[in-house]
Amino acid sequence: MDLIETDVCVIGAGSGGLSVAAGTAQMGAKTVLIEGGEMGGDCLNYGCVPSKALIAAAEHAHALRSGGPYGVAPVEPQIDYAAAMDHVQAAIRTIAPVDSQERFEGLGVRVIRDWARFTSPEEVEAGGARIRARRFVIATGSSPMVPPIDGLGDVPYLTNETLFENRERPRHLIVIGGGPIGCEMAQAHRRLGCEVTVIEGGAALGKEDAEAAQVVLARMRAEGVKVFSDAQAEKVEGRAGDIAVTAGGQTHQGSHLLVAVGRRINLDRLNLDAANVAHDRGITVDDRLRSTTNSRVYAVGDAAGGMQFTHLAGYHGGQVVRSIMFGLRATAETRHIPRVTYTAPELAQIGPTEAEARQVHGDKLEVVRAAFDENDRAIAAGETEGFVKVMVVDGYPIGVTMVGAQAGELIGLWSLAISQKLKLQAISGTVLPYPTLNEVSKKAAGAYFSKRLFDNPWVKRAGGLVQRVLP
Ligand SMILES: Cc1cc2nc3c(=O)[nH]c(=O)nc-3n(C[C@H](O)[C@H](O)[C@H](O)COP(=O)(O)OP(=O)(O)OC[C@H]3O[C@@H](n4cnc5c(N)ncnc54)[C@H](O)[C@@H]3O)c2cc1C
Ligand SMILES: NC(=O)c1ccc[n+]([C@@H]2O[C@H](COP(=O)([O-])OP(=O)(O)OC[C@H]3O[C@@H](n4cnc5c(N)ncnc54)[C@H](O)[C@@H]3O)[C@@H](O)[C@H]2O)c1
Repeated sequence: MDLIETDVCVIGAGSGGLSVAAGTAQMGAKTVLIEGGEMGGDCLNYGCVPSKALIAAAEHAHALRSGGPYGVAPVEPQIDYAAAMDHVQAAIRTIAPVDSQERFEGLGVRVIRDWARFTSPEEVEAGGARIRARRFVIATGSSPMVPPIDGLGDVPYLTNETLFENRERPRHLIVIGGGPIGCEMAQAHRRLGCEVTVIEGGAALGKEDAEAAQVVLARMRAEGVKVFSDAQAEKVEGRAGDIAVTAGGQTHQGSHLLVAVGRRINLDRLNLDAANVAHDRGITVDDRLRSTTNSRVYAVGDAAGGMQFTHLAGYHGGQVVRSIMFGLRATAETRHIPRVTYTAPELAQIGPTEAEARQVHGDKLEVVRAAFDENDRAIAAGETEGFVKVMVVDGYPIGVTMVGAQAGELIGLWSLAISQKLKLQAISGTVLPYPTLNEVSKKAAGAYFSKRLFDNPWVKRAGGLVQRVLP
């Protein structure tokens, strides 16, 4: 068996692993990248890209049905589900070269296409070779969790790994799990003409600000998605095309089943005991993403056991590259990491929700807000659902909840403010073009100052005095 000696060995070629490999190789470190499945990982092949492409198809269908208020006669669109999936696959194919083996080999990375397993704290085996590295980066991501629901093993079901290969439009899609995957795919399928039932064991979008989640859920229901909360799926029966799910004392009938109940971190194949790498839900890491038990090992992205987002995996990658290449103490923070659920309306969050911030900051917390129905562009576009709520401590925004049209784009302004530790004044003092949805953020920031300025008798008195002395 060949022995490859290298500076860095990255396991997993998804968002996190690719960021590390591109960084270390281009900065001169000998880098080996091992991928057992598809280059690009979950995001490209089974996650963000296909789900957002399907959502785009669904938006087109929805637009055709909803022109009435604008004087455009609504029509029921003819949906070619297989063609919508062709669009999904075309989006993947278009992006794939950026994540490809060829591109990474062009950057000087040695790519091995196999599943890696540790044989000792400093060696893994893959592709018929032993790879000994100064640093390992575990970037193995996660897979759909299959819950222990009675009968689930005996019926055909979809997960995010198979959904986008399905070319037959579900007559009635039952979705178990009302998290981001469940809600995004439920609404997209409803818009593509399917009946859809979501079965959620707790609260749908339960990790989000409850008030914002309600805005999304109300819209989903108005569009015809049936959402059942506090309905833990207990039993699944049936066969292809005829599925029954029992949850919360009710039985729901459908033609197809999507299981979206969370993720399991991909650690099984790694033989972590041989590497002396402690793990729980993910790899046990310190604030620099370093294994607490084997200092040559880092973990990034989903494998690090925290939040699960592509941009977080990319950020982790950047921090680990700084640490490996320059020995910098690059910690991985979460206070400035945004997340977006791409339902309509979109729900975006950065930092703590109001309830979370209240627990930490108590009376020091001030919450300012503005509504989309006060924003001229939203009114002009007829998209007035939603609000922005900003959690402020000592004049600094520490958290933002935004639900409304394009909230995922609009939250970027707050990502900048929070990551750069800007005061609220930076937003209220920025001149934004009129009319734009972004002005909703400026309005919320302005609310913080307007009550200090305009509701303050001392300011009024001083203003009056100054007027009397000025020429
Ligand atoms: C349906 C869906 C929609 C999503 N939408 C979004 C979104 O809109 N925005 C967002 O930010 N996030 C989204 N996510 C989450 C996002 O996809 C993940 O957080 C991200 O892909 C994590 O990147 P990663 O590099 O940690 O892991 P992954 O992308 O999962 O990559 C890990 C790679 O490691 C490989 N691997 C595993 N074990 C081994 C081994 N032993 N040896 C070699 N290779 C191995 C796997 O084959 C895989 O290719 C979505 C997820 C899903 C499922
Ligand atoms: N837009 C995005 O950024 C985006 C989109 C999709 C997924 N993701 C990532 O992928 C991760 C996984 O998403 P997810 O939606 O699968 O997981 P999730 O953990 O966020 O939600 C799963 C839901 O399933 C419910 N559930 C679990 N078992 C159940 C049962 N037996 N019956 C009924 N309900 C049950 C849970 O209560 C929970 O609400 C997310 O946390 C997120 O990080 C991100």
